[in-house]
Parts: sequence; structure tokens; C-alpha cells
Amino acid sequence: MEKVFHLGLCIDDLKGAKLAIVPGDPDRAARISQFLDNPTCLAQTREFHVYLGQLNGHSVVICSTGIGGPSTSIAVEELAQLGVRKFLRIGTTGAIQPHINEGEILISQASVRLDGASQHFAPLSYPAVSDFYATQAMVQACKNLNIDFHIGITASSDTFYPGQERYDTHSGYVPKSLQGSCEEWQKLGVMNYEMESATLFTMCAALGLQAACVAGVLVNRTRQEIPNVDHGEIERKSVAVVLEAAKVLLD
Ligand SMILES: O=P(O)(O)O[C@H]1O[C@H](CO)[C@@H](O)[C@H]1O
Ligand SMILES: O=c1cc[nH]c(=O)[nH]1
Repeated sequence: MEKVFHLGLCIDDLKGAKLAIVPGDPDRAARISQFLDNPTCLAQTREFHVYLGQLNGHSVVICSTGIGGPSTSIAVEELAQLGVRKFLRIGTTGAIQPHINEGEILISQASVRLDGASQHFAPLSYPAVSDFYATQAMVQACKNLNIDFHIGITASSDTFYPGQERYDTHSGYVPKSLQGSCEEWQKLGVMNYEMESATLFTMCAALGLQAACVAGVLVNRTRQEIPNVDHGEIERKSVAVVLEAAKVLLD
């Protein structure tokens, strides 16, 4: 049986799993796996830490993507080769609208394509749009758990610093082409910045896969540039949402 190149797994390893929960952070993948029945670690290679377990009797994969579009595209492509069809990203994010607070939950309907990787799957005129049913499952999950949420458009950037217009850096400089970009997204009603959803949504739409994205707000950029380091409580809430959404989708 053929192993996929980066994950080093073959189809049988996934025991028929059709749904993957895809956080950026490998440690988060390990923590999420503890909510599954009979979790096992299948692989820990580069940024890709892969766990398998059961949720309501269904096999579910947890696979970290690392930060950004290129590694996300590898994880999604190889999981798709192994039979996965539904991808639920659970991330962290920075809100850019004043009314969205730290600790809140954001569901991305679609993303502004500030990444590069998505252009390897479809031209820029193609939308980075989530799957309607997977996103509806995220909404239903929040309702089932009585968790407030915002739903809307996310700006998905290749970089954390210049691409999200952060000046609190080594050089303090943001290239002219990105100066004023945060204000532009705010005025266009964009909720937040993160770094993977544009690639995830574009490639999944283009490849006939389903994708949705939920994120916990670590920082409000209208008040603070860099997030605080401790975000355990925010993660617990967003993990609860993604696990409940997986159950909704699997039922
Ligand atoms: O917490 P994760 O899932 O990694 O998501 C966000 O956090 C990272 C940046 O700190 C980027 O990957 C961004 O999208
Ligand atoms: O501001 C933030 C916080 C988390 N992740 C991001 O990409 N940006």
C-alpha cells in the first residue's frame, strides 16, 4: 500500500475516516485528540501531527497544518488522497472590528485571498468560499452549545506581521503596498485576520472537498497589536465548537 509523501500514512491507517479536524498548532492537535474515543498518534512529521480516534462511532482524523497556506495545502492534499472529504479548521485569530472581543468565536464564511498558495489551485477571481453545509454545522454547533459567535469574512494572510499590518516589529516598517490595508478590510466589513482559511477554502472548493473554519479571538487589533500568550480558555471554547460541528456533520 502506497504511503503519502509527507504524512507517511496509507489509506488503511485512517480506518475509513472521512472527516479531519485541522488546527494549525501541532500541540493543539494532541489536545483535541484527547476528546476522541481511543485516540492514537499516527504520525509526527515536520508540522504535521496526525491523530486518529472515534467520535460518535465514526473515525475522525486530527491533523495539524502548521502555519500558512503551503503546509496547509500539503496536509489537505495528502489527507484527501487518504480518503478524507470534510475539513474543519480550528484556529486562533485577531479581530479587526471594534465590536468583536477577545475570547469570542468567529466562523469564516469566506476569505480574502491574501495568501499565495490558493493561486496554485484557482485564479484570484475564484472565491475562497467555505462549504455551506460544513459552515452550517459550525453554526449549529455554537447554537447547541449556547456559545455566541460572529460569522462573516476573514482576511487570510501569508504573513503574521506585514500582511496583517503590524508595526510593532524589528524594523517597524510595513511596505507601502500594505500600509492602510487593515483599515481597508475594516471598512469592507472583514471580521479578522488569520493565515490558512484562504488556501483551505479555495483548494477544497476547487477539488470538490468540504471545508469550514472556526477561530477563537486572541486579540482585538483596534486595541492591541500582539496577542497575549495565554489562551487556554479561548482554545477550550473553539475546540468544543469544532468537535460539536464534527458530530453534526457526521450524523
Ligand atoms: O492557531 P492557528 O491555527 O495556528 O492559527 C493562527 O495562528 C497562527 C499565527 O499565530 C496562524 O497559523 C494563524 O492562522
Ligand atoms: O492576530 C492574529 C492572531 C492569531 N493569528 C493570526 O494570524 N493573527
